[in-house]
Amino acid sequence: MAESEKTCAECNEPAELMCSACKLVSYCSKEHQKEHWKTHKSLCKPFEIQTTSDKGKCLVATRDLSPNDQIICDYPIVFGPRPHVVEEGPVPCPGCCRLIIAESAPRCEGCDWPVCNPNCPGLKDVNKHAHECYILGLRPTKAQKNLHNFYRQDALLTLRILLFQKRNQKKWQQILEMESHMDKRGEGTDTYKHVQERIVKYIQENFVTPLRDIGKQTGQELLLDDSDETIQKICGIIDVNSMEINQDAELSALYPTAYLMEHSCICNTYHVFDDEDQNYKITVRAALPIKKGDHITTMYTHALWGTQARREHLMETKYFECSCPRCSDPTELGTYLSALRCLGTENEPCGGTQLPIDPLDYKTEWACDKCKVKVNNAEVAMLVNQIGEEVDQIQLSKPTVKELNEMLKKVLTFLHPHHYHVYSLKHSLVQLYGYQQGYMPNQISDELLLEKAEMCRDLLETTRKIDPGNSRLCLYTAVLLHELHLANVYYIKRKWHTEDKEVLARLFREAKRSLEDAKKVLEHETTCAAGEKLRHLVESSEKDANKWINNHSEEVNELLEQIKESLNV
Ligand SMILES: C[S@@+](CC[C@H](N)C(=O)[O-])C[C@H]1O[C@@H](n2cnc3c(N)ncnc32)[C@H](O)[C@@H]1O
Repeated sequence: MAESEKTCAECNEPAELMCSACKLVSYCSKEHQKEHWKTHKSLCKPFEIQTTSDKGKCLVATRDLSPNDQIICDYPIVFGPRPHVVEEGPVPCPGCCRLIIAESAPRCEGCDWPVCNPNCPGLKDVNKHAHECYILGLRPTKAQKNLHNFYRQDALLTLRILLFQKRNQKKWQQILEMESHMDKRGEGTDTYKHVQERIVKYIQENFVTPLRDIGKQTGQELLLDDSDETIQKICGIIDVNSMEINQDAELSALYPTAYLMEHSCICNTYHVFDDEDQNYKITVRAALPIKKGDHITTMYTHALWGTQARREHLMETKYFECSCPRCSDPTELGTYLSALRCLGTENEPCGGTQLPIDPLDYKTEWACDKCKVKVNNAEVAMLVNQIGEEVDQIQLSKPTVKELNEMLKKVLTFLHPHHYHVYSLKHSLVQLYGYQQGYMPNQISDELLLEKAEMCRDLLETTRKIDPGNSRLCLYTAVLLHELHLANVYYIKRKWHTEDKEVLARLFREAKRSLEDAKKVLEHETTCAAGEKLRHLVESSEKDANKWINNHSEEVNELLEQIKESLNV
């Protein structure tokens, strides 16, 4: 339809505004758009729910979508402290989920649970602690010792959901409709036993029993169904469907539509959560172009793990076998993130690369692309896990450049230079060159500066292949872009009068583009503290670079002008 032909969906007058979500309906004014929303709301969605035999319910695009188009905007049905077991260290406040030290924290005036502050607004909020406070306060004893065991914050979300039975039938039904996978985590499984010990017994003994007694006395039942099976099912639903929100608090939330997004290790959406003031609204947008009929996907696991680790994690936590394009490809989309070096025969490396013959088969053999050597999957898994433990250990120990380089040398005997454990070490290394004593900008050698830049380029290439829409690895990517910028800038400043002009100009352009790209990538990461910190660093580097350019503006322009032709710009 031509621009001039568009008419307002509310009054049929000529219209210039358009619904930004579906881009299908026009309006003459904001007021009429608002009026029409009551009708348009249910039609505006760019997807429909379909059911497939292998994935269950999923979302399928009903029209073509471009990157950044909005797909879902959802408020949580329920949210609460992340239900993971905390045996020591900080725990979440039941009012706001911010982490506190239970032993020294003040207590809630209603239930005596450790809180951030007795005046925390969440304690009086019916969507947060207010409703459960009465039930948590039913225990006659209060604890001064063993607080982690007495006040189990990992049971709070389950309790919050149980209490919807009488409070909010619609929410209760919405939650019960979600997949719990009780067929795979039922009686007899380790998960069932763990949940029974940790959550079910705890809730039954401390809160359900006193509630039943009160119900008998008053004739008012708060819980219509308080069976072990129902509590187990709720725990399953939380594990399978909840989304993690990591702001200054650690929460889990169930969303009415977003939970329907299926998993893909190369997903086509990204999402952001609003903060506490906006009740943790989620907005899901297209990260890549999505065609009508494409499934709308997100990522349930860690994008930087190799196929075997991702698939095991998905099986353990979400109970399905992923067979996405990345999992199905032995090279993982040409990244070689799981590849090993072939050790050849009699420890004489042949220079080849070992890849799984069928990455979707847990018993696959690994074959070399150069010699005849084959290795079985169990051996590979053992080696990779052992290296993974050593890499994790060194990462946690605030390593020096020397220690990281030694580890890198060691693991490169067994792993392909693009293996994900190598990625992890190199990603840390590029953040130490230029920062650690002995490697400060005025100390680091020319060779190491060039090496740092090369490592950044190499890691960026891998990251782009597995996260082309910057859905999951924005922070990793932004760090690499920023470090590439810095490496180039240090080199340019140092070599301004001696290096070949064309080399300088190329580095200059790359440095500029890296910073612009870093800013763009960080637009996807709006609510986490690490993203905010990185944004400040990028802005500060931009100011420094501009200051230097202003002081050398004539020479810089002359340099860029001089080699314009050879750069084809
Ligand atoms: C958060 S729920 C998604 C909604 C779910 N499909 C339903 O019917 O309610 C996650 C579950 O969906 C299924 N699922 C999601 N992505 C899948 C995939 N790529 N392959 C197979 N099953 C998948 C698994 O059963 C998984 O435990």
